[in-house]
Amino acid sequence: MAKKEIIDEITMKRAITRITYEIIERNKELDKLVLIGIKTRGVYLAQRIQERLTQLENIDMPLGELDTRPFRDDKKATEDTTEINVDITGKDIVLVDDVLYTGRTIRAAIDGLVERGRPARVQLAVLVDRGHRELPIRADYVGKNIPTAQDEEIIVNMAEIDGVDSILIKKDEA
Ligand SMILES: O=P(O)(O)OC[C@H]1O[C@H](OP(=O)(O)OP(=O)(O)O)[C@H](O)[C@@H]1O
Ligand SMILES: O=c1cc[nH]c(=O)[nH]1
Repeated sequence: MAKKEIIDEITMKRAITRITYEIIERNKELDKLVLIGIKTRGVYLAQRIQERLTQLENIDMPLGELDTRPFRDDKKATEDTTEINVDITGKDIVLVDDVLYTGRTIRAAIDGLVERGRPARVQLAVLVDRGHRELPIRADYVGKNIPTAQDEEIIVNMAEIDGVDSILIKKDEA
């Protein structure tokens, strides 16, 4: 399997900035918003969106970390490392993840959220939408639409955990 970089650091930064602008434009009550990053890389993305929001709008948006593993239909985990220190009832949630593929992680994330409160609204921001949905789920904010084949893989690297910002596609060599 060959790996090829399809998005570099600068393009990734621009995509995150654009998502942040779109969140500002589409939400009139920014003080009702809570960012919830899906572990692992969704949390770093949410932190970057939070930083841009501070730079652009001078607001400090609450941020939580959601562990979706206990709510997955395939791999059940008993450990739950979720950290949400804000009451989400009545709030507008922006779920943040790196890759949207089948949609099963987001379904689990919604389960994890409603177990903790009753949000007024839930939106979804993803860095990459690679298609192949298995559930009726779509993202409100998409950094990049990257059409893929089923047997390919999208690898998102983030400096905080991977030492570099990049998006790669892993595919069979022809
Ligand atoms: O739409 P889906 O089919 O659910 O796929 C998307 C999820 O897959 C990846 O997580 P993965 O389970 O690979 O774990 P990781 O984040 O620890 O790599 C990615 O971070 C998304 O959360
Ligand atoms: O290609 C994929 C599919 C799911 N999650 C990823 O991170 N990459």
